[in-house]
Amino acid sequence: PVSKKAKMRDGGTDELDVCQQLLGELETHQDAWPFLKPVNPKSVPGYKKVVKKPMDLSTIREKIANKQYSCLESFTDDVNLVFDNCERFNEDDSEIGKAGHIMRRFFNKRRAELLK
Ligand SMILES: Cc1nnc(-c2cnn(C)c2N)n1CCCn1ccnc1
Repeated sequence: PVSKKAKMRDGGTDELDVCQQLLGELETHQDAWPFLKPVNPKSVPGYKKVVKKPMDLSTIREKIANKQYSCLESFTDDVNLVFDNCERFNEDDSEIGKAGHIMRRFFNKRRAELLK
């Protein structure tokens, strides 16, 4: 019988294809600049204490390359972690805070569109 993977790849859009597509769109978004690279805790007082699980788009890119996401859900958890960390550390009306809200709304919209 055709393996699940093989059937999945022929028929529906493979979940990991959706992750790659979404990550590409996040990385190239004009408001992605705060999230492209890990926050350097040495240069940002308080960050290490406040943000327990740092995450950024380059780390997510690496995790995809290392096949560390089993499904769209685990990928989504890390993307949400980026924006949850941002909300914890930044005022909503700050430049970085505003970028986080814009990027989260964009992600949720595109994810829904790609899953239709
Ligand atoms: C993401 C993220 N959340 N907070 C920060 C940050 C870094 N420094 N300060 C004072 C913050 N509130 N970041 C990283 C933003 C990275 N960045 C800043 C300018 N260009 C990139």
